[in-house]
Amino acid sequence: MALFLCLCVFVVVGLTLLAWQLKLRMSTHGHREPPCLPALPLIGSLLSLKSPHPPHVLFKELQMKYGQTYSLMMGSHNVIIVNQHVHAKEVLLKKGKVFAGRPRTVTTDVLTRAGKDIAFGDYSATWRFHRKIVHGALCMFGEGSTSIEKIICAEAQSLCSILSEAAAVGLALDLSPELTRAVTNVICSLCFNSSYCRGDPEFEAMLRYSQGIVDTVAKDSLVDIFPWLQIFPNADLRLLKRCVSIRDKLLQKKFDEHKEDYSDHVQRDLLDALLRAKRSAENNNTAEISAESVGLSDDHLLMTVGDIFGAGVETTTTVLKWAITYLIHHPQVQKRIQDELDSKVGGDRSPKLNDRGSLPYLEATIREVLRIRPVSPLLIPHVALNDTSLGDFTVRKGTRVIINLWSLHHDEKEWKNPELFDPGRFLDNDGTGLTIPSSSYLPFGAGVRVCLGEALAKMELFLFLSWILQRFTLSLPPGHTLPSLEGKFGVVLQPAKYKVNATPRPGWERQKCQAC
Ligand code: HEM
Repeated sequence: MALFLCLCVFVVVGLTLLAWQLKLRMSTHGHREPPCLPALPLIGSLLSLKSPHPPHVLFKELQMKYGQTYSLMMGSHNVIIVNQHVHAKEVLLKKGKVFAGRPRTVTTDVLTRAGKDIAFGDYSATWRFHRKIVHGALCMFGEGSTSIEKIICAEAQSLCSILSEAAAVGLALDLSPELTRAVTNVICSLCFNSSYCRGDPEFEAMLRYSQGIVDTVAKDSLVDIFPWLQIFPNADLRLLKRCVSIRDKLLQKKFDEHKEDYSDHVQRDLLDALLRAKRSAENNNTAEISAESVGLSDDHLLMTVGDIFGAGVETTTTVLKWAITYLIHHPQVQKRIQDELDSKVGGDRSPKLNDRGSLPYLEATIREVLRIRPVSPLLIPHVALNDTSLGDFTVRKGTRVIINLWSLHHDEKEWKNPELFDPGRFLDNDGTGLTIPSSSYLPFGAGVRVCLGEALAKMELFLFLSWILQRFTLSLPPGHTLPSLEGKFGVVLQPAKYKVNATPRPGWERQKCQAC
């Protein structure tokens, strides 16, 4: 009897979902639905997504069969995959506001107190106001202001001292932890006006919980596709909650300290800037929207800082690691950057932000790294907030949209030899000016959801790389094989682990150790 009942429930649920899918496929207003991968009731298209390749590569391959824009079912969610720049720009720019939603999942709810941050917050008046004040606060530290430059240069100096120490004793280093520390310290200084020395217990705790969060979020948990699985014990979700609670305690401590000695006249860091923006909006009765009227709470500010750590550390560190990996593979590119540095900056001073204009080959190399190995190959999923269309296809409200940046950056119609690492493609015909040769290039996304840290990330990439390459030549220790360029897909696309020798360049053999 019980078996019969279960069978009935299964058949009814199955038929309902099939009917629903059929409805989804039917056209409205003369538009058609995107081609869809086969889907079964409950599990959706999971069976068609079994592949030895990571999702961005699989989604690129599936274009051959389904076209550049197609859809699939993730459990009960309809997901459109976009593999070409015209549709990507329609989603991000032309209809940016319609596609500005974000999916809510079990994981993101734990991470962001149910979407009270920027990256996973749904598009709303609160979100718009929130993003505006964070953007304003970040701009105060942005280009033109010397403080962010000073913060990054202090960390670059400290990183170079560590490389010098290692070189002095002939030690090859895995640069990953050192780069993570340097980039984390930039974000700590920016957010809390504090930086940490190697081995500081609070800093080590921060690195541990961040890694815990990255590892669990990367697992692409089944509870996010089937939220009802939460009723079962789930080790990953438990670990995530533990790491988030450690993060939140630390954020709360910093937040309380800032509120205690906050002054309207001194702005030490981003947290002060956010507090000031929120207070002035609260006090400004004439403003059309104020912090109170849009419900911007302390939680929102705390989650913003959480976002800046979450979105700002792993991404920038990973791009630096990819840059170094490609320079090791292409010593002639490394040499050309060093020649440019020698002739434009020299050896008597360190590179500064305003050298960027005179170092086009270094800038072109950074652009090429961001193209060939986009750290966030699927961006963050977008959600259609209303019924709409994409090209000739109908899109229903609630549909998730994944922009496959990997396909855009490796589109053979847009890029000559897309797998070839060639910084020269970003230089003009004289080789002296910068250009973007294709519209199929969106390393930071675009439109209302464009990366909030783009300017900061570009400053960090430029300063860290120019400081290192001015002082050192990076190479593999003798007998080591070249690291793989394939990358491991997770929260970001990670290069392989390997060790490098940082050999001081002539004139830089005796650097003073300034690492703390
Ligand atoms: C090289 C380093 C970085 C790369 C390649 C990168 C790339 C991206 C991409 C592709 C997106 C998704 C856009 C979309 O969904 O349409 C994004 C979003 C975001 N990034 Fe970055 N990012 C980097 C560094 C940073 C830094 C340093 C910060 C912090 C200051 C940051 C903060 C954010 C935030 C808050 C969002 C969410 C924006 C929103 O949903 O409105 N990112 N980033």
